[in-house]
Formats: sequence, C-alpha cells, structure tokens
Amino acid sequence: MNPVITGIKAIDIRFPTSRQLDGSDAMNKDPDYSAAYVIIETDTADISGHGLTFTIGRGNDICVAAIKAMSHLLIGKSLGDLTTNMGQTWRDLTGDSQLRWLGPDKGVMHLATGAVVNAIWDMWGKVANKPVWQLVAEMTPEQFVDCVDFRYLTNALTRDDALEILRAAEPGKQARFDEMRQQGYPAYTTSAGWLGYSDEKLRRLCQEAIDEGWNYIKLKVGVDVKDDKRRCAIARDVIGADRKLMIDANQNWEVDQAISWMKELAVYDPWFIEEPTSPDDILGHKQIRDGISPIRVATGEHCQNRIIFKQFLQADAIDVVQIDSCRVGGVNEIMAILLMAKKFNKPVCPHAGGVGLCEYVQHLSMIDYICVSASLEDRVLEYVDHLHEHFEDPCTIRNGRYIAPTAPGFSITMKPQSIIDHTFPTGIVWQEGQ
Ligand SMILES: C[C@H](O)[C@@H](O)[C@@H](O)[C@H](O)C(=O)O
Repeated sequence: MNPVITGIKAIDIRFPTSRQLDGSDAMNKDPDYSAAYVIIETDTADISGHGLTFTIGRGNDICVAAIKAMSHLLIGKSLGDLTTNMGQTWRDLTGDSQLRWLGPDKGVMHLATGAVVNAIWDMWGKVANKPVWQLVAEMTPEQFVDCVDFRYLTNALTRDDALEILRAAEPGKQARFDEMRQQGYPAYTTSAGWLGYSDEKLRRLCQEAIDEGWNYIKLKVGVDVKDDKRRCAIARDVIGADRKLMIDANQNWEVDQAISWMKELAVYDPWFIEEPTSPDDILGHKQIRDGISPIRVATGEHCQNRIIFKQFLQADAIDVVQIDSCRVGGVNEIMAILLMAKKFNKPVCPHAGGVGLCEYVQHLSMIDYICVSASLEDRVLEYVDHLHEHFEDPCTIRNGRYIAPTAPGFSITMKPQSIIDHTFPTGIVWQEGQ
C-alpha cells in the first residue's frame, strides 16, 4: 500500500482550563491546553496521518497557519516517496528556502514541522501495521541513521559514531523489546504537584500516587520559597526518604537566584531541578549545575533543536536530557538527540506534561531503550493524568510504568467527537462558555 497525500488539514483544538487541570506552574497561568492538530489526508480509504503540537491557547492559531503553509511540500507525494529516504525528507521539510527564514530550526515553523513529521511517522506506522516504536526498533542500525540529519552535529556526533552506538546496542534488543511489552517503561507523575493546590490536597494526592505505585513525584516550584519549602516538606513526609522527588521551576529564576533557591530546597533531597532558568541559557545552566551539585539539572521541553541540545551536552551544562515530542522537528530530530545523549552519557527523561504528549513520547523512550541507550538507569518518563480520554489509543499505565502501545501508528489520533467539540471557537465547549 502506498497512499498519496491529497490534502493537509490543520485544526485549532483547545481545552478550556476549567475542564482539565485545576493547578498551574510558575509561568503558565490558567493554561488552555491546546493542540495545533494536523491530519494528512490520502487517496487511500482509512489511511491518514495524525500529529499535533502542544501549545497554550492564544498562539495555537499561529501554529495552525504554519502547518497550512507546509501543505505544498507534501501534497502529491506518496508515503513511499517520503519514507524511502526519511533523512532527506526531514532535510527537505526543514530546508524549504522560504519557510526556513522563519526559523531556521526554531519557533512556530519548527513546531509545525514537528507536527507534520510526526504525522508522516503515524501514517508510516499505520501502513506498516506497527506502533511507531516497533517500526523503529525493528530497523537496522543503517536504516536508523538514514533517518537522521547530521547537519551541524558532526563536531559532536558523526554517522559513524551513531552506527557504533546502535551496533553496540544490538545484543539484548529482543529482550528489551519484550520487557517493554510486559513490564513497560518506568515513569513519574506530575499530577500531585501543581501550584495552587492546598496543602491538604497535595498531601492527599501524594498519598494516592504512592498507593497507585508511583515511586517518582514531581512538584512545581519557583514562585515563593517559603511555600516551596512547606510543600516539599509535605511531599517528602508522605513519600518517605527513598522515593524520588523532582522539582520544576518552569524557567522562573535568574541564574544566581536559582542557585540560592536550590540551596534552600536541598534539604528535601530533590533528584533534579527542571528548567531553573531560560531554556536558551546554556552557560547559565552550567553555572547552576556547578553551583548546586550533586543536585541534577534537567532541561529540554523548550529546547528548540538538536544543535542547542548538542551545546548543552558539550558544555556539560545539564544532567538530564528532557526531550519533548513536538518542540523539535519530530521523530527524526529526536533520534539525533537520543544518539547525542548516549554519546555524552546523559540519561533521557522526556517531558510529557501537556495534551497528547504522554501518548507520543512513550514511543520515543522505548526507542531510546531498545535501540540506543540500552539502559533504564536514572531514566523515567513523565506522566500527567489529564485529557487522555480524547485519544483513540490512550497510553496505559501499570504500576507506575508505561506499557508499550500495540495499535499501529503514533497513538496520537484524536476521537472525531473530541475534535468537533473542542475546535476553537466553533466547538460546543467554547460555545457553551460564551
Ligand atoms: C503548562 C504545562 O502544563 C507545563 O507546566 C508542563 O508542561 C510542565 O512544564 C511539565 O514539566 O510537565
């Protein structure tokens, strides 16, 4: 089967704040979780590719427009045209000489590229009748590197380095594959720790998380140090000394402030501090890392491309690489980042706090484990417990782990009724709010 692309639909889907989480983080107040949703339509019955970019309310329409601007690069191409040389396809999609000017490799245009690229992978998985993680896990090392664009990476990672990493991970691949199906990938929950929750609610949610089998819990911090100390103390009291507590400042601090704030919170033994400052400040992260060691520094959900990740790694500025499924240019660019993280010996703990991100990112962690890192040490994947009901193939969590999806594709296809109801501003949930 070789479907030919006949159209690209881009839809502005938004979830009113009141219908999803009732907390926030230090920087994003009252977020209307949104998806710039792409559907690649084809000439073949029942075959379409789906992808999305996670945004927050205003701005989603700009992403939708950016996706529409990419239509001419895809219409008339067949899946075979696109996937025979997936690395070249990625280069072509990011290299369009006019759209490239809006980036390159960053900003709204790059978010749109991520959504479109992921929709191609979704379609590829559906035609191959395999979930995307399996499609990649079954590739040879040569097929894997053929999906990667090494442009601007070769002073840190060459094609030969990548082949060496992938070949070294070949032994044990089948066992890791089976492990993902049976036991799943270890995860942590953010759902107990949003800002704005009362102390009683925080205590109750931490207890419930433990009862559900979570051993890693993340709290939002960064607005008021006294509140953070009290909240961390509550969480530590409930989860005990052995479970891991992570904290996330969502970029709210200056570099020096991050260091002094973290000194106040060190007593609660945080496993990592996430996004302490601007996501673009590589040297600032290095300064923070040196200033708060042995507490780890994590970042990545707003890291705009593989080149910035390369510099974080070259500068030894972070301990934990937090890939995001739709911040960079989709699966191909993530493959490059996974390889670099392995080369620099840093664990990948993906970001997934949004809409559809858990569904997407489980595939990427499984690819990392099976093909690249071959290790689960210090690796946990984020989970948040909202908005899964809108997806045809929602992620499955068992005992604090993501169980490998089995349905073909990238698990990102939304239910038709959810799309209709949440389309902005015509959907019923928005009409009711008028
Ligand atoms: C507004 C969003 O929920 C963010 O708070 C979320 O993505 C967060 O940074 C996270 O780490 O999950």
